[in-house]
Formats: sequence, C-alpha cells, structure tokens
Amino acid sequence: MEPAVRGRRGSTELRPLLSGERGAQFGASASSPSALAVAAVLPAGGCGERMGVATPKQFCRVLGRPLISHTLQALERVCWIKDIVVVVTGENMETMKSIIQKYQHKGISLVEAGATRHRSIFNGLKALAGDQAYCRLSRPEVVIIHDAVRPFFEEDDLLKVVRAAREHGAAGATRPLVSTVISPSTEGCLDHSLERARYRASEMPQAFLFDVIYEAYQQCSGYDLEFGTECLQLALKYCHANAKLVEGSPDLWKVTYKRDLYAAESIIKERISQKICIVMDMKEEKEHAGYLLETVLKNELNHVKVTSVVPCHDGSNIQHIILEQCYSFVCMNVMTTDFQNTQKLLGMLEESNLSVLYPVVVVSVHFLDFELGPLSQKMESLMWIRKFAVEVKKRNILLCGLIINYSQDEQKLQESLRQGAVIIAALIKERNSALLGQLLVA
Ligand SMILES: Nc1ccn([C@@H]2O[C@H](COP(=O)(O)OP(=O)(O)OP(=O)(O)O)[C@@H](O)[C@H]2O)c(=O)n1
Ligand SMILES: O=P(O)(O)OC[C@@H](O)[C@@H](O)[C@@H](O)CO
Repeated sequence: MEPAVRGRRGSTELRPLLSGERGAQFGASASSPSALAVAAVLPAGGCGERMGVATPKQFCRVLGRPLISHTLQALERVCWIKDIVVVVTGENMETMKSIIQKYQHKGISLVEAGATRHRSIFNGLKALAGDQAYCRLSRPEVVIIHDAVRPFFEEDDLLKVVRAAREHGAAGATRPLVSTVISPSTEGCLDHSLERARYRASEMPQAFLFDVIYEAYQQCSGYDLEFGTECLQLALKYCHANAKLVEGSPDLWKVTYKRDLYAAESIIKERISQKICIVMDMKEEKEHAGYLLETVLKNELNHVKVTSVVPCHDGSNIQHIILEQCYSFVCMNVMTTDFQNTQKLLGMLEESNLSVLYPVVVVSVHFLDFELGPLSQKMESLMWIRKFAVEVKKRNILLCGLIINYSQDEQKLQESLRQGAVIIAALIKERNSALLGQLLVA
C-alpha cells in the first residue's frame, strides 16, 4: 500500500538538551555540529487482545481522544524528529487518517502493518529506506522505534537513546523490574528465580543507526519476525550491535491491559489540571471576591498554579492564558446571576483550538448573598447554564455553575469559600462530563 506521506517536519539537528531550551532547533553534540537526520517509526498495527475490548487499544479513547493521538502529540512536540511513520493495519488506515485530521497531527506518514510487531516495524523501516520507488520519505541516519501505546515519554528519553544509538549503533530505555522473574520447571514448579537487581525491563523508546536496524530486519529469520519481541536483540544477533541501555523516565510503561487505560487517563487528568485561571469580575469594587477565592484555592490546591486575571478590553490577556495551555477556568460573577462574563470567556475558548486536545473545564461562579432573597429564586435565574452547557460540550468544554454565599457574616463567607474551593478542585480534577450543566451550591 502506498504510504500516505504527510510531508516533512522541522529541521533535524540534534544536540544536548540545554536547561530551558525546549523545542529549540538542536545542533549535534559539541564535537560534531553537523545535523543528524532522525525519524521515528510507531508500530500501531496490533489488535490489543490483552485489553479485552473490540477496539484495538491504540484507538481506545483516553479523556475522549484515541490513545495514539496522545502519543503523536507528545512526539510532535520534539522538533528535531523530521519524519514520523505510523504503522497501522489496512482496515484501520481510514480511522488513522481521520484521527490525524481531527486532532491536527502534522508530518505523519502511514504504512501498512504486518502480522506481527516485528513485521510492522520492518514495514515502517522499508518506507524510510526509500526502497519503494513511490515513497518520498528520506532515509534517516538514526531511527527511533516507539510503541504507539506508550504515550508518556520525555524528550530527554528520546535524546538519550538517539545520542547513545549514534555511538553504539543501538540503544534502548530500560526500567527497574517491579516483580521478580522466575523460571518454572517442566512440572510447573519453581526451578529458580533470577536476582532481580541484575535485570532490567526493556521499554521504549529505542533508537538505532538506521543502517544497523534495517540490515538486521533484512537478515532476520522468519522465526524471529514471527515470535520476537525485542528489536535490540535483532541488532545484536544480526549486526553485532551491542545496544546501550539507558535509564528511562518512570512513565515509559506500555498500555496493555484495561487498567493501563485508567492509569493513563488519571495521569493525563493530573497533568492538565496543574493550572487554574480565575477570570475576575469586571466590576472593580467587587473584584476582591475573586482574590478571596484565589487565596482559598491556592490553600486547597497547593501544587496547582492558580492565577487571576481581569480581562482587558480586547481580551488579549485571556488569549495569552489560553495559549499557555490552561485547561481550567473559574469565571467570577459577583452579586449577579447574569452571565456576560462567562459567555465572553466561552466565546474566546470556542474560537481557540484549546479544547481540541483536552476537555476544558469552566466553572461559572456566582457570589450571591443568601440572605438577600430566596436561594430557589437565584437558582431559577441561573438555569441558563444547562442550555449553555449542552452547546459548549460540542466543543469539548465542560461548563457548570457554582453559587457561593457572599455573606456579610465573615465566618459564613469563609465557610462557603472553602466549600466552593473544594467543589472547584473536584470538578477540575475529575473533568467528568456527567456534571456538565449542573448548578452546585457551596
Ligand atoms: N502486528 C502488530 C502487533 C503489534 N503492533 C504494535 O506494537 C505495539 C506493542 O505491541 P503490543 O503491546 O503487543 O500490542 P498488541 O499486539 O496490540 O497487544 P496484544 O498482544 O494484547 O494483542 C503496539 O503499539 C501494537 O499496536 C504492531 O504494530 N503490529
Ligand atoms: O511483547 P509485546 O508485543 O507486548 O510488546 C513489545 C515489548 O516487548 C517491547 O515493546 C519492549 O519490551 C521493548 O522491546
């Protein structure tokens, strides 16, 4: 099948990652400033049998988005990888193309998978080798091989294996073993156990001099193609390349079982909930309610960055917050049940692409004095939130309302603020669409 080539990516220079220099163009190491052509092959042609669901695990949704899209998003942030080849089965080719289009992935080439993981990887390498006349990908010097179902890796993991591969011909990320490896006897009893400290778990990413791994696959026996699980072994067996093993970051694990999907969703939720922006009420004399809430939220969520902003006339400061990838907003409305402030924020979020990748939580907070008129009347006048929530959900924005008792009694105010902060923290942490349109009372 002709690979769907999605065009080239950025420059392909590689040099040590300097602190704070993230996403810049990388030259090679100090000793060899020449650029290094690096490409990546993502095997994604499996059926996910151990996941136990009909959908192949690479297409299972994590926080509303296919798992493979999370991996591609992480890989696309690495500007020095010039080509990304994703290997999928023919029957999933259209699914993959729609994922690329919907989530605006760039520079992705698609190649058809094989019956085994090694065969899929080999097909990806062939596309990069330019063996097929129709293929417009250029042969890289170093190729990263990374399972499409491993979304959590750091750029530093990639840097380490690529730099080591350049020197050793092959390199792979490893992690300490969690369980002890034992060898069973033919009767199914313990024959012996391995000394755990002497062994490591082979993870991904791995990297290879392209010529080494391509030669290894070309020499590879049918048995190894069919039953092998370790690319590093192929490089050793067929090209005598002794892979350099490098310590990988903690979250390099592969999504294999259903529990791994839950773990992946929990990790992503935690990562995108690290920032909260409180959009203050425009009425100057009331803005201190927002600062009160900011203080209580900071106390309630000490690991989260809570900032507050008074929207400027052209909304540019809100746009800046959006560009900084904040996915949680608290919109202040003081002593009013109307919703211009919230409506304006929702409009800006809908115009941005922020919620394409992750659900954005917006809590429309209304500070109302419970002693002034019946609470039921206040709630009635806030019912607009239900209709609005259904509308903005179509753009992956989760809107709900929260009433805080803006009491003249300091103790009641503080108690309501604390309860409000707990509710906001839960809404942001859980990011559960079941609560959209709900009106909560602190
Ligand atoms: N014929 C295959 C088999 C696997 N893979 C890919 O290799 C990676 C790691 O393999 P594994 O975790 O074993 O995936 P599956 O084979 O799908 O899982 P299972 O063994 O549970 O069926 C996955 O991204 C998978 O999609 C592939 O590209 N081609
Ligand atoms: O064996 P599986 O097909 O589940 O997954 C492949 C893994 O073995 C592989 O990703 C790492 O061990 C590194 O080679």
